[in-house]
Amino acid sequence: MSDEKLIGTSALDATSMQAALLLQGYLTKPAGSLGRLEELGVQLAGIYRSCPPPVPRRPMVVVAAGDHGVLAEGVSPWPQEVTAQMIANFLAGGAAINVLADEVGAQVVVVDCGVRAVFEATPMLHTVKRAEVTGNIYVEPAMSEAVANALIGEGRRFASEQASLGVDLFLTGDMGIGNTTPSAALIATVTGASASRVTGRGTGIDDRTLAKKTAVIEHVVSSYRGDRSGATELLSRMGGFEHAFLTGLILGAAEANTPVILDGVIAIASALMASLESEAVVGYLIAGHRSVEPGASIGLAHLGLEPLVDLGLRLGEGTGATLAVPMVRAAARVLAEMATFDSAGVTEKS
Ligand SMILES: O=C(O)c1ccc[n+]([C@@H]2O[C@H](COP(=O)([O-])O)[C@@H](O)[C@H]2O)c1
Ligand SMILES: Cc1cc2nc[nH]c2cc1C
Repeated sequence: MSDEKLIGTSALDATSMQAALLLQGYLTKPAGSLGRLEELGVQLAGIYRSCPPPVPRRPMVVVAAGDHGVLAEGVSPWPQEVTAQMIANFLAGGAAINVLADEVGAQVVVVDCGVRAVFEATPMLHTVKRAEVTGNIYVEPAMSEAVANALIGEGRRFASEQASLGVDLFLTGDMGIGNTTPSAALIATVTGASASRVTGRGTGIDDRTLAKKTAVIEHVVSSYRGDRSGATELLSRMGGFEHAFLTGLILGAAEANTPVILDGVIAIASALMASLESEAVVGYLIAGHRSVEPGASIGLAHLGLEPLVDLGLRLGEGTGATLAVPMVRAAARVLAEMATFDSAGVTEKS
């Protein structure tokens, strides 16, 4: 694991969850009629250790970016430099994530986890780079275990610092041309699903590229002889720098009793890594949306998570996670603001 001692993730607070469950029954609605919003409210009470839970007002999208050596195998039609160019676009405010984050009042931070470019320092950019590109996982490890651990540690520290500065909801975002390949490999290795089931079209690849990508993932997964239950070893063999950072971010957020809305397949692969380190972390996760990438659904099922939104998105950046923010806020507000049968003088069912 990472270079510091784990504080450890606590289980969700059972007392607050019990109180929220009871309260849902007193509010002026037939029991269960707000469906999954009710479950989400109970989960938030457990995470924030309070009933009603606070309404998250300071969400942050953490767009973790990295470059990928496996691009040399022809797994994506886009050139590596698009990762750096999109970072410049994020910093200039022109990407989809800037628009959608603004829509829900979320701050965007870009993290250079290992991109082949130099960026001018700005308050929106956080740099944790140890190398400019991962090894080509078809033929070599992605990174050393020391680098994987260092990036996990950076993610944990970042979440802890931001939570202490008032961030009350984290959203995972990512940018990295080629990163659906390591995501699929990680998901296949942990869940046992075949390469053909987890491999998808990423940014939108043709049938020939899909066949090549599937073969690369199949080779990476089948040649892995290491521990399938240790995040560091898995990340070092077949991960991306952004996966390592997001793994730490998720662990750090849970340690700070702060929920995390997951975006797509990159976030889900990272959440699987975090869950290997701490099973309790899963209680802090909210699946924002169902990405088109097939590995995303396989990873979510393995984690036991059901996404809130399903709009056919496959962009990444954190876009799908932002769409779930109004639902998370709504779930907390219901518990805080609805009248009870008693207070509103509404007769309960006989
Ligand atoms: O979030 C997802 O599920 C997702 C699905 C497909 C593509 N992406 C994004 O597209 C890039 C990776 O796609 P690819 O085809 O180059 O592996 C990377 O920048 C991701 O953010 C993201
Ligand atoms: C243009 C572009 C934008 C992206 N955003 C996340 N992944 C991306 C991949 C591409 C190619």
